Amino acid sequence: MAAPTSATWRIVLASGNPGKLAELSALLAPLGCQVQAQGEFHLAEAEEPHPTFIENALAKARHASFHTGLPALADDSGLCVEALGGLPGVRSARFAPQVEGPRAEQDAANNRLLLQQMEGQTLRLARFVSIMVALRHAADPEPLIVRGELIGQIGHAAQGQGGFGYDPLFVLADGRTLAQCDAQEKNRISHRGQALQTLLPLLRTHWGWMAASSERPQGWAIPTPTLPTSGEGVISPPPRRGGGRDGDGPAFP
Ligand SMILES: O=P(O)(O)OP(=O)(O)OP(=O)(O)OC[C@H]1O[C@@H](n2cnc3c(O)ncnc32)[C@H](O)[C@@H]1O
Ligand SMILES: [Mg+2]
Repeated sequence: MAAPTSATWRIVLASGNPGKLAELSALLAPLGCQVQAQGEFHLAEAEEPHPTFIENALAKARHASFHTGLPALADDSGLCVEALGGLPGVRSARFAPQVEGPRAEQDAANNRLLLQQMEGQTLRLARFVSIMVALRHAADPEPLIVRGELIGQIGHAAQGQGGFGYDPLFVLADGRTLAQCDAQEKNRISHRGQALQTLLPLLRTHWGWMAASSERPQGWAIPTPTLPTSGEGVISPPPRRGGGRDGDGPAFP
């Protein structure tokens, strides 16, 4: 049977956030797979009721995979501010009371509330966190789960036009905000970029997906796991006893 080519791989992005979708599509481009946003399938957004990023990311990926029948990738992310005990955290998208209208207005309201809560704070340390989950199908018992983070400071006023969400308030070590970086630079350093750089090799080793060599950016290396073939450390399957099938539990003599 012919080996699958990258063109035969499809993945649905379990997000309704256009900023995230643009970043994820660019980050996945080296794989050469077909990337589709859940909106193309007219999917309603998944509920995100959980107190942790990982549970929400799983819920989003499972929802998208269940309704499309495709492998799915979800990111649950947020801003964790030290002086606010980790808030807005999993509530980052809905920090301020809900604003009707374009997403940018909700982002602006969230930023205003954050600035208000940070008034008088000298400790302005913050982290962007991304937990990413990839599922082969909705009942996949082995989700690939990775994380990425970016450390910075909360500024005193919004600066920059790029990115989305809290980017205009998130100040990097060089004094610029994330909204003052171009898209490529943000993807290179961001929590989402870091998570995806960890995920790409796992897609290869666990799912058999790999980038076409001509499409790999320079210096982009995929580690190949080496397993011992003889001698110490070789793991042999246990001898089969009885007629149990995989997944049926232990088979007794
Ligand atoms: O759930 P989906 O549909 O993916 O879209 P969302 O925007 O609701 O995404 P999350 O539930 O993961 O919430 C993440 C929020 O955290 C903030 N956030 C996450 N990553 C960010 C980034 O790179 N730059 C700025 N803000 C970010 C922003 O407010 C997001 O709306
Ligand atoms: Mg969300």
